[in-house]
Amino acid sequence: MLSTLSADFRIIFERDPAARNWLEVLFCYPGLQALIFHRLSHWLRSIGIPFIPRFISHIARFLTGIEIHPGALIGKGVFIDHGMGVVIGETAIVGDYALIYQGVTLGGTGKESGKRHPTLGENVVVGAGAKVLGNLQIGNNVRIGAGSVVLRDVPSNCTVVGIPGRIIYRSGVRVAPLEHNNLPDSEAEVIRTLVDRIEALEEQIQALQTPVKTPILIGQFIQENELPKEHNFCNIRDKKIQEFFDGAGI
Ligand SMILES: CC(=O)SCCNC(=O)CCNC(=O)[C@H](O)C(C)(C)COP(=O)(O)OP(=O)(O)OC[C@H]1O[C@@H](n2cnc3c(N)ncnc32)[C@H](O)[C@@H]1OP(=O)(O)O
Ligand SMILES: N[C@@H](CO)C(=O)O
Repeated sequence: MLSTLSADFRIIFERDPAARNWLEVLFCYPGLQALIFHRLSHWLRSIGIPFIPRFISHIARFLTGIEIHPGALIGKGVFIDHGMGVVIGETAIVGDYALIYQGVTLGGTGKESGKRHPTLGENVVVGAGAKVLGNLQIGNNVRIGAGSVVLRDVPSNCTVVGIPGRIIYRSGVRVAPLEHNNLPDSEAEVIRTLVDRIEALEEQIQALQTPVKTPILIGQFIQENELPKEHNFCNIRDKKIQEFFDGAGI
């Protein structure tokens, strides 16, 4: 337990530019104080002590504004910054080196029993006021935006924002957020594709009809000009012939 508390203490200097010295961190960081109380209440609960763990958690909430149920599993090096209004439910699991800001709820939806609170992987950041609700799996290195409400599992290395929470970065690559006023119309897409196809086929049919027309016109030309049937057109350099075929669009 001592090594865990030591990690909880040391991480504050890494994570908080406002942390100046050990005296300040020890006496002015409610997140650290709440974790000290929680480590004790969680241990007492694990050895089967009734009531006292809940009471310690209640006192800690009174002193720090942070409510952590004694049943919650909190990894080492977790930093709850500012802390006021943080609520962590009984079956929540928080991985090592999570950073949790004020107003965060790791809660239930009110519809589940048993394991009903989220599981956070390692190195997760949960922004101020964010709510993570339900028996969800939040992967390692996930960042949850301030004010978000997360209701679904989030894979590792993602950033989630909004209500409901949507992934905007996956492994550092931007994923366009869904615009509800601009959703794709798949039926219209299919119809547009079919219309394009019909137009292309009509053009091909048109092109195929042209050679069929040519012998008919040649026959017509022979008749109109009273030429002998065996006439060799390839040798004719007559302007009249050119005009006739131009007029026929050939
Ligand atoms: C006293 C104190 O200081 S307490 C500390 C409080 N601080 C926090 O809680 C920090 C929480 N961090 C955040 O919310 C951050 O914005 C993060 C981690 C979600 C995202 O950070 P970045 O990866 O740098 O994302 P970036 O700033 O590029 O934003 C990407 C997009 O998400 C949007 N976005 C960022 N944060 C949020 C949010 N909380 N809610 C909704 N949209 C958001 C941005 O507007 C931007 O949208 P656009 O590209 O369409 O303009
Ligand atoms: N403690 C953090 C967030 O408020 C900072 O000072 O940046």
